[in-house]
Formats: sequence, structure tokens, C-alpha cells
Amino acid sequence: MRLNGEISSGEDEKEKQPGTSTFSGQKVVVGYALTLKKKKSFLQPSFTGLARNKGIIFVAVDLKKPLPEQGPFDIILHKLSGEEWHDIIEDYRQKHPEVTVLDPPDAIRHLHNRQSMLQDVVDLNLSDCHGKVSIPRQLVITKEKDPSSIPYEVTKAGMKLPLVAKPLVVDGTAKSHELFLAYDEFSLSELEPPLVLQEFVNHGGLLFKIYIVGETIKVVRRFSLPNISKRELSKVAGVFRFPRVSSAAASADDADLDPDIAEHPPTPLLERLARELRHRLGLHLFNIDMIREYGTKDVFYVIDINYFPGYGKMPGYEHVFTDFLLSLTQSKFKKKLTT
Ligand SMILES: Nc1ncnc2c1ncn2[C@@H]1O[C@H](COP(=O)(O)OP(=O)(O)OP(=O)(O)O)[C@@H](O)[C@H]1O
Ligand SMILES: O=P(O)(O)O[C@H]1[C@H](OP(=O)(O)O)[C@@H](OP(=O)(O)O)[C@@H](O)[C@@H](O)[C@@H]1OP(=O)(O)O
Ligand SMILES: [Mg+2]
Ligand SMILES: [Mg+2]
Repeated sequence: MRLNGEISSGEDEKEKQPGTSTFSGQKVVVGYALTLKKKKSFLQPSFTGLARNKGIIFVAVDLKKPLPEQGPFDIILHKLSGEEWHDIIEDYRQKHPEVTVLDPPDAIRHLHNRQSMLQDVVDLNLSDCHGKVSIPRQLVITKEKDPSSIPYEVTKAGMKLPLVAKPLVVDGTAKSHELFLAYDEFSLSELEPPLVLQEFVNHGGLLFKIYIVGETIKVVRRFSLPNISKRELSKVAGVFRFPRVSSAAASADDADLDPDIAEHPPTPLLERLARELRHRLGLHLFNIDMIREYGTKDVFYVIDINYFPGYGKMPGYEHVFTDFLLSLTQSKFKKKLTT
């Protein structure tokens, strides 16, 4: 695996000949099925230009036409919601094993539920690998539950306040990112199940976004929710909606930060976590939101995992992705030669 500093810089590119640098000397055709918003943030000219120089071309999948009639593609990148697309891409994947579909729809679906998305982190049991990685204590409130029973459920489960209330299902809608902070259990009745209630972990207002692209890992720091003191907790009641703080393009990397809070998680820990999750989830493209418990050096929590996140905000993503797409076709070509 390659970490931060090892990602190729723009300088290397100048030394290589533009044009036909694919393993087989052929063009690599990447079909993409993405929302307009995603297309705009991901397929930036700086990326498509670099990729073109390396023999990679991007072709939009026409959703009005049958997929098997399009292409031929070497790779398909996709992030669209809905059952219909799930079935189309799964059927195509099975009938066209020669095309690399990133990623399998059932593996992506696993991340659409905030309970199942974190299950693999629990199963991993990373309690002693240059630090401890777990998930915050959480409780699922199903759709059938009467909201008035939530305070009782929370008390019964021994959950510690404050809590973060998150919609159980992440389906790409703005609503699935509507999160609330609950300072008392009674106000939770105002919210609409299905929900995941997660204990809020103080982490000094800083979050690590760990981007995975195949075997490459890149960590960026983002601003997050500030600590909540015991004093504040005792004085405040209610549920409060909060904005998507950590999704903002502004990185915390250049800010004047307390080193105890801002120090990156240990590299061996990140490598192990990324490798294991890549295998267990069966995904190549995702990011992990991780926080360090305030006042500790090596107690970490994974709070969120996202499929095909906003890579456009990842510094150097153009090079990382170009190399990744080339590596996929190269390993396929090598396989062909040996069979
Ligand atoms: N258990 C927690 N303890 C402390 N802060 C949390 C916790 N869960 C979430 N947060 C804060 O709320 C933010 C949003 O939570 P989360 O990442 O789960 O939501 P999301 O809608 O899936 O976000 P994304 O835009 O990354 O997909 C986090 O980035 C972090 O700042
Ligand atoms: O909005 P951006 O492009 O930045 O990407 C965000 C992405 O939205 P998009 O898929 O519409 O692009 C989100 O996907 P859905 O859960 O809503 O499907 C989710 O993955 C966020 O975590 C990403 O933000 P990041 O965590 O990387 O900052
Ligand atoms: Mg998140
Ligand atoms: Mg998320």
C-alpha cells in the first residue's frame, strides 16, 4: 500500500512521454454512470486531461439506452441510487466478466445502512495494532418503533448522552445526511425513525478523512463538531440539527492545530484498517471518517464510511486515479498473457 507522501507528484509526469503509456499501448475506455454533481466534481479537466495523456478516455453511460449495447468498456465507474440501476449493473457485471465494474452493487449497498456499514470495523477487532479502533456505542431505532418509546430504549441500552441521531439509510439524498445532536433522551421522540443513535465522542473538533483508491490511502484533516463539556450537557436540553461540517471543501490541514489532536493516526494502523476493510467490504473506492478520542493518543473511532466519496477534494486525486485505472488494466492484461 502507498501512503500520503508516496503519491506521485506532477513533476514525475513531465518526464514521461504523453500519449500511449498503457501497458498494451491501447486506449482504456472508462464508462461512467454518475450524477451531474458527481460528474462535475470528479471529472475535472485537470483529471481528464492527465488521464487522456495516459490513454484513458471517459465515456458517459446513456441511461436511456440498454447498457449491453454501449461500449465496449474496460472499466465502469458508477454511483447511482435506486433498485433499477442496481439490477442493471449487476446483470451487466455477470454477463460481462471482462469489464471491471467499480464496484459490485451489493458491496456498495452494504454501506447504505449505517448499522451494516460499521459492522466490519467491529468484526476486525483492531484493539492492539499501534492503537485501538472501534465504533461508538450505537442503537438502531427501527421504522416500526413508536418515537415515544425512544427515551426508554436509550435508557435501557445504557447509552451515554449526548447522542448523535443519524438516518439509518444513506441513499444519496440530502435528508439522509440530516443529523441531530441530542442533549437529553426525551427530545429524541421528536425525531422520525428509522435512526441510528450514536454516542457522541469528544475529539477536539477535528476529523480524519481516510480516502481509499484501490491500494492507495490518503488522509486529510477536516473540521468537525467541537467537544461538548459535562457542564454544557447539564445546562442544555433538546435536539439540534447540525450542518455537514466535515463535508466542506475547507481542509483543516493548513490550520494552526494542537498537535495532540491533529497528529495523524499511525501509518501501520491505517494500512491494516484500509487493507482489511477493502477485502471485507469488497470495495476499491471509499472513505472512512475517523476521530481520535479527546485526551488520548491512540484511541480511535470510525463513525462513517462512504462509497465513492468526494475525491475531487482529495489533493492529487488526478494522479492517484490515473495510476489506479491503469493498474487495473495492466493486471488484467498480465492475467490474459498467463492464461
Ligand atoms: N459519534 C460521533 N461522535 C462525534 N462526532 C460525530 C459522531 N458522529 C458524527 N459526528 C460528526 O458529525 C459529522 C457527520 O456525521 P457522519 O459522517 O456520520 O454523517 P454523514 O452524513 O454520513 O457525512 P458524510 O458527508 O461524510 O457522508 C461527522 O463528520 C462528525 O463531525
Ligand atoms: O459532495 P461530495 O462530492 O464532496 O461527496 C460526498 C458524497 O456526495 P456525492 O456522491 O453526491 O458526491 C456523499 O455521498 P452520498 O452519501 O450522499 O451518496 C458522501 O460520500 C460524502 O461523504 C461525500 O463527501 P466527502 O466525505 O468525500 O467530503
Ligand atoms: Mg461522514
Ligand atoms: Mg457518510
